[in-house]
Amino acid sequence: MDRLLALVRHGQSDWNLKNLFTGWENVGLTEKGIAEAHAAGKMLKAAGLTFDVAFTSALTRAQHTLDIILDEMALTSIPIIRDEALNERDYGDLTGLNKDDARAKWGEEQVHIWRRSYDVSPPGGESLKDTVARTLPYYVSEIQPRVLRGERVLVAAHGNSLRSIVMVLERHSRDTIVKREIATGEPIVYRLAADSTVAETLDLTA
Ligand SMILES: O=C(O)[C@@H](CO)OP(=O)(O)O
Repeated sequence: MDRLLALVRHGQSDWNLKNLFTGWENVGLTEKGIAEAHAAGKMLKAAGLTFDVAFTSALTRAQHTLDIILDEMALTSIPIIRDEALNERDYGDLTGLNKDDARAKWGEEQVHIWRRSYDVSPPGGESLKDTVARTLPYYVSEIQPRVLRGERVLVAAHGNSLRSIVMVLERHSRDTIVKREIATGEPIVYRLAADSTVAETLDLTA
């Protein structure tokens, strides 16, 4: 049985390009982000992969990325399940602020802590731990069971919501997960074992 799970972060967004804290702000993809989504679809298809169901967040940048990938793979007829549990971490009061301006105002170290610590929340927002608390239960209850019974699943989501899933699959600690960056538009593909652990991480460049 093929227990296939692919994760992909949305392509570059308008606010990624402007270096703004984005979180739950529903911004669109840039031309580069659209091109990244097309490239991801081509790469997944060229690797001979296919999917039976797809999941994404309630935010346009992830939904649009998924639509482009599925179009490239001629999979526009598979079910798509959208849920805010897969949304990006909420950056609260920092949403819309320029990250360099934030560094100038509060210092490099404080901004790094807000962006990449495990359990320190940005003001009015979610820590990575808070994001894990909503994303991981959703993965375990809605996504993992499908993979374990042989449905090939594609998830298009966000850097910090995907970290919540990658943290478990790649067996990260709270210290190592904050160093795990997830690039825009680059698929991560796992074959799971029957016990839901990772049996293999596929190299799509092979
Ligand atoms: O601003 C955001 O929402 C996120 C993802 O773009 O940024 P960061 O990688 O800094 O958490």
